[in-house]
Amino acid sequence: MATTSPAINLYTSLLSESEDAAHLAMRADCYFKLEDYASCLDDAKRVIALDEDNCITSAVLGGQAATKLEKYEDAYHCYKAGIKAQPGHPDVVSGLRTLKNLILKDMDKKGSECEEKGYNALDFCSQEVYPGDDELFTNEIEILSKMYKIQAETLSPSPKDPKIMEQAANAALSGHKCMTEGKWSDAVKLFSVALDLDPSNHILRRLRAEVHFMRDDAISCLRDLWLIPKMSRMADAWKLGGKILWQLELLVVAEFWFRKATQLSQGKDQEAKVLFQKARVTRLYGPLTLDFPVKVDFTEYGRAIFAKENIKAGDMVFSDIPIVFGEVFDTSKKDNIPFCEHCAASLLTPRDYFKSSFSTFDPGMRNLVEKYWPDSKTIFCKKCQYVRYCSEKCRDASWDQYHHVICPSRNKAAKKLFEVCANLGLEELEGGRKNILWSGHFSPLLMARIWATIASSAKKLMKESGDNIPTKEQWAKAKSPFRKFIAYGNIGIQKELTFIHDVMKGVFKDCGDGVTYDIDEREFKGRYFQAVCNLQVFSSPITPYHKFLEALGEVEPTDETFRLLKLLKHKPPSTNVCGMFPLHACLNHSCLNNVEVTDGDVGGVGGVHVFAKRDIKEGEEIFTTYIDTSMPRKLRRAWLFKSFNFLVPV
Ligand SMILES: C[S@@+](CC[C@H](N)C(=O)[O-])C[C@H]1O[C@@H](n2cnc3c(N)ncnc32)[C@H](O)[C@@H]1O
Repeated sequence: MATTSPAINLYTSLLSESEDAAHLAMRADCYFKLEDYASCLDDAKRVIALDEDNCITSAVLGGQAATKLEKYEDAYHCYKAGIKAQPGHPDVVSGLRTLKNLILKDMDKKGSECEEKGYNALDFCSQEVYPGDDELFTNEIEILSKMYKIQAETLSPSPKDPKIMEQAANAALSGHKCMTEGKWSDAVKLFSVALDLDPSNHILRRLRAEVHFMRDDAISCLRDLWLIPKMSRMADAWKLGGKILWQLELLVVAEFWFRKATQLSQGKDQEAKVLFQKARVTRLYGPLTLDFPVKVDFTEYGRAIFAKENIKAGDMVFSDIPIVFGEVFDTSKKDNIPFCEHCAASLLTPRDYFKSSFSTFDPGMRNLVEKYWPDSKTIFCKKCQYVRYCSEKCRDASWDQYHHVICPSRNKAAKKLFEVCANLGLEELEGGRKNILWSGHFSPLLMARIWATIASSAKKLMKESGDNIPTKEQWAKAKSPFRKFIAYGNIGIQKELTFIHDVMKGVFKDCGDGVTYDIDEREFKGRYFQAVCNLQVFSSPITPYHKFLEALGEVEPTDETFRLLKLLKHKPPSTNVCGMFPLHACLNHSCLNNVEVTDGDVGGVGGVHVFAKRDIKEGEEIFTTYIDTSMPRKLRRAWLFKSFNFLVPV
């Protein structure tokens, strides 16, 4: 084995002079023989990116190395590149077969455990009170009182006189008879007579509420339910009241009633639990979908998006911007295009676009570029001089909202985190070998940014209220923007994640101002699975290239502009970013998806546009696809299980 080390050293030194696909391929081969599969895969991916027509050997090696590492998605992509380079190559075919069997075996093992348990979206959605709900609750109670005259009243006690009691009982009996015969109007009259005589009779009041409901008189029904003292209100009364409050769009009070129904039924009333979540998504997502032909609802698969009206093929269904984003880790891309860490704008430079040909430009062309290429002078964080932005505005906003918590100039432990991220999760060892410190497809900085945002807003709330440490309520309020994202995962945290977990623990021990954020295992896993389940790749569609092209269009044409225009024909390389989008994250998966997601400019910042692929009818669920739908069905199913932890019907 040791004989291959000098070879690795030789290729490493050659590669330090120039990135050459043949040298990379040979080094990948050496790594494979040394059983250093991480380094082998890294080199193989770079060969594929550099020379996709002649990458067959590396594609096979990369596929085999990734399979050994159980990085099935990487293995699939390597083999797919192999198929493109040389269709039907026997090693690729056999590699794919092995991969398929492994994934299916994995799913059979883990899936059988999971299927027994079943997927129940309700298990992932709590009924916790949201911070700030007290105030909303009081407002809604006021609306009920002012608009609908619904309020608690002190009712006179039951009459002592047996004659009056008898009259009330007779009226109630007749009322009940009418009720069973469906004579609603007579039933109301008779129950009203009985209640006038015996106002504190809760059973009668419950019956009259039912009849009001049957007569579509929701307000009178709710008024009666309201008058039943809380201690005497049964689970079904709470549920019925909740339904009416939901119709009246008094959603915080509706949630309260559904919560009570759930508690009193000891969690057995599934309908009450689902209704609670429906009320919650209506209030959380209603404001986000006001301008779009869709709404968010709650189904057996959790949140889901439905068409509010008919949508035509090609129409935009909705757009969205990320609440947090980070870099996609793709080690095959040598030159990642820099982006603003705060708004994700592309910071593409003329050198990134024109590559080496830029140095051959004559002075006339160079002048044009210098004059009209937007001033994308990267602005760095004043303190760490490391994190980059497109403007001072973005830099200051980032500092205020999260960066001050993780800036390596203040937070020494964060240095390691930035270092690992700069190397896309790999640690360079002697002789160019690589050690995997993080195997996620996204930068762990994305998770750090979530925690930093939470810590920063908890600190703000703490300072506003003059406390020394944030209260439980303040932490809850600070975390609430991230509650919109499901965190579903039943696969154990792999070994590679423990390293980053330890780094994060160190980073958030000191959030500044004496505040500590304990990144315990639950918190770490929760955010990790939130990212895994919800991330969407996107890139800002308006780049410096587009602005340059536009500016050039305004200039008086000269020889130089024409020559330059010829060089501007190819699309600019995109940034490598993924984000968590509150509305987009509610899209469920179907292999027969009816929408397509594209990069989009949303109000001047990078986001996503979701377009209808075909006509969609009012009431239909909107589905995207999470996977490559060209894969065979059984494999798609296994893939979804492996990557997203859910099983779709066979
Ligand atoms: C981006 S979220 C989609 C919205 C999600 N239903 C929610 O409540 O937040 C992805 C998660 O939704 C669930 N999901 C999506 N499509 C599904 C499907 N076809 N069958 C079962 N679960 C699905 C899985 O739990 C997956 O991890």
